Amino acid sequence: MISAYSGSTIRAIEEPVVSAPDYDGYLMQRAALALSSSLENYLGAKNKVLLLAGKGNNGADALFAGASLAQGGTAVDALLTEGSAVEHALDAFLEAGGEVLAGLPESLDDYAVVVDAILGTGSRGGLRNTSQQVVQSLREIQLRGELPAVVACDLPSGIDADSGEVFEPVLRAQRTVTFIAAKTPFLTSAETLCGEMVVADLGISDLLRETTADAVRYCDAELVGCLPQPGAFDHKYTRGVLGMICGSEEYPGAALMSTQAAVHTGPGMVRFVGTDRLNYQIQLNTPEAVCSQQKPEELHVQAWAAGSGANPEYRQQDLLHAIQAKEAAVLDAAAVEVAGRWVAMEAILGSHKILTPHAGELEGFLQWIQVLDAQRWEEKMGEEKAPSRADIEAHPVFWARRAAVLSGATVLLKGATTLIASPSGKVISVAPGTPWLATAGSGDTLCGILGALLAQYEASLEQENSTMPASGEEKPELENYARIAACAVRIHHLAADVVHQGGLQGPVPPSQVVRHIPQAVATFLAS
Ligand SMILES: NC(=O)C1=CN([C@@H]2O[C@H](COP(=O)(O)OP(=O)(O)OC[C@H]3O[C@@H](n4cnc5c(N)ncnc54)[C@H](OP(=O)(O)O)[C@@H]3O)[C@@H](O)[C@H]2O)[C@@H](O)CC1
Ligand SMILES: [K+]
Repeated sequence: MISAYSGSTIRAIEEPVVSAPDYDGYLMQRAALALSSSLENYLGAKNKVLLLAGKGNNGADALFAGASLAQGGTAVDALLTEGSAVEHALDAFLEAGGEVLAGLPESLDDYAVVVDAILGTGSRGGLRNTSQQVVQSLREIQLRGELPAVVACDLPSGIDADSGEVFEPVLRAQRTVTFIAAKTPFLTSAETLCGEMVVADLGISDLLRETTADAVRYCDAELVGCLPQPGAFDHKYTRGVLGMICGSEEYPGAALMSTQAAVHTGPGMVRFVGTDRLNYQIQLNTPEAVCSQQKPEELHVQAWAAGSGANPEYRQQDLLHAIQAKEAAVLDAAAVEVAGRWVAMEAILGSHKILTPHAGELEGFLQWIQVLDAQRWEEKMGEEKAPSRADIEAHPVFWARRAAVLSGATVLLKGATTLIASPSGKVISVAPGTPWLATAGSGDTLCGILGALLAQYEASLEQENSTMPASGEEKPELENYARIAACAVRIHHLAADVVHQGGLQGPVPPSQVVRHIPQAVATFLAS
């Protein structure tokens, strides 16, 4: 498991250490050592390093690392992007034979690696002045593919260490050497700018023992335990029955994709509730699904998957059923909006209801609550205004967590990095899948996979312990629903990886991805 903490949390942990009367600067020396050892991996025929050093301690780390490399015979140049540097670090650098440049060199061909040490945990907002100009020029060179490898010191400069907000220009790093612990941006979509993460704990990460992480990431082996697997005496009703309220005559594709994804994820049965025409198409496409035109309340299911491609005008009542019923539910697309209005008027959803918005849909969801239930909003959010889509994208961990706490639901916020917040406040991050997955239909596929896992989980709870509280009452393990959502995202990504099995990247149309879900589930279960 990776645990990530905000830059402010790390600073608060460091503070008593560095302000102790007998502190001798050992943390920075350890940081510099970790950075210089990492840089050595890039040296070979080219034995020259360019440091971009800011005026704070982030720059000082790099100057000390540069001093150590220079002592070992590497040519090290430093550009002081703000025109100054921490004095004793600069002295050590110059004494070791490092050179300070007056401006960006004409050619970067001789450098093996560029070190981005302009800003670390002390940054506020985007780069300013000359630092911004330097990074802008280098970013243009990087976009042309002509920049040497970039190693970021602590985190790439221009990314907010608390939220992961990205203030362009930011140099894309091949590697980030980070100190004490992973910072929050490593578990948000900003991670795509950080490259490989190397954590140097500087010997004080124990101080974080009592501190709750801002977000965590599990490996598959840590997640797989929450998924039930069929036993010899199981039958279709004990394996989980999923009810689906997805698609519409305008968007039949959403129904076809989500239903096939659900069937391929292995529940006991998928009941699809649609119109005559939609049901006919489902039967042709996925004969395993059991179609019906009954009202959702007449059907016995363990979980619902609702909203993908559904028309909220015609299916309002059906969607409301999935939202209000005691059964667990994935609430996607149209169901997120209906859920927003319902939460604003009525009550708390419960962690067994999993909302799956992207940032724009979460904006709408939160606006309904702020407008219709101003009192609850004020109680939980104080002065905070309802966020725009851009605010949510800039502070995704914060807003996913707030939405879960406000609504009582589990919230799966889609993005390059998916974040899943439990109403307990815990946030799980799932590493990005292939960027080729960002196409229409991907959300429908995920909705089907997650619905099927939920139905299986609910059925297993019924089997395991018939004395357990009925669905809808307080669940024994609030956070299990967030873990199950994380499993669904992983299975989705693994299915796309099967399409890419030859090793080459290329399109992964959802109708191909759904076919590979059985193999992805098997791979996941074997982890
Ligand atoms: N504490 C420790 O002992 C340890 C710390 N360690 C290292 O120190 C780093 C934190 O160092 P730090 O606190 O000096 O902050 P840092 O990130 O270098 O930047 C602050 C400077 O930048 C400036 N500045 C701010 N925003 C800006 C902007 N947008 N654009 C331009 N400039 C901006 C700001 O100036 P000001 O705004 O105040 O004028 C200030 O001068 C941490 O990430 C890790 O690498 C490790 O060695 C382990 C031990
Ligand atoms: K940096």
